[in-house]
Amino acid sequence: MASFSEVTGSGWRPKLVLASASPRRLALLQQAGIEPDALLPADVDETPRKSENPRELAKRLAKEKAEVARRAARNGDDLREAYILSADTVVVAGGRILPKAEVVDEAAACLRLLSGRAHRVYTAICLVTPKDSVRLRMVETRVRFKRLSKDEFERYLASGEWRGKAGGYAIQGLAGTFVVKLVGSYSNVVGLPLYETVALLDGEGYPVRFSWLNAA
Ligand SMILES: Cc1cn([C@H]2C[C@H](O)[C@@H](COP(=O)(O)OP(=O)(O)OP(=O)(O)O)O2)c(=O)[nH]c1=O
Repeated sequence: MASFSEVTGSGWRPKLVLASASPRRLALLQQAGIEPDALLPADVDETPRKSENPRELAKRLAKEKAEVARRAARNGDDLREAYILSADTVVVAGGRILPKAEVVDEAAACLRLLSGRAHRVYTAICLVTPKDSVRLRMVETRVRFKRLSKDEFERYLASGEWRGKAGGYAIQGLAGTFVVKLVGSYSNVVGLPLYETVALLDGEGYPVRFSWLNAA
């Protein structure tokens, strides 16, 4: 690991891998002024285990994604000492873990459970440090949707915005108009809680603020 003066003096900084295929996660990280050096998406089986609760599921999957990316990164020379960041988002409504909607029937079932009530969104973030310490954080946001009219329901399904999204909606799109109340982190719902991600990176020695300076 480089010293503080090496980081400031030469412009050198440790590398960062985002273990994700989600364009939203990349955009959120960039919004925080942080540009990952590599994207290493990790394809893991996201099926919940029997009697696994949503928090445990999100944490396990974030950790598995980071571990897959860590193995790939440590194999080459370039990313051997990189930080690895991953996340997993789980939506829970009516005591049920909602699927990541891939087909319209799944999205319709999700919307029925979300309409007119509150639900919870959990995102776990996992950071593997250059010394291979594994750090996990869990963030919870509560969201209340309006009661959806038949028209809203059908138009939303026709929009296709639900595809590949946990809980069958994307708050950053049309479904933003369904939100009556949100308690907690908005970016957490989109897939990467900004405050907690920056705090975690910062706390583990990743030079978050130097990314801003370098970008200027
Ligand atoms: C609830 C919600 C989820 N989502 C997205 C965030 C995540 O991309 C996705 C949840 O699925 P995840 O399995 O957490 O992530 P992913 O498979 O899309 O990407 P990765 O490669 O990082 O594993 O749903 C939104 O974009 N908006 C929302 O409002």
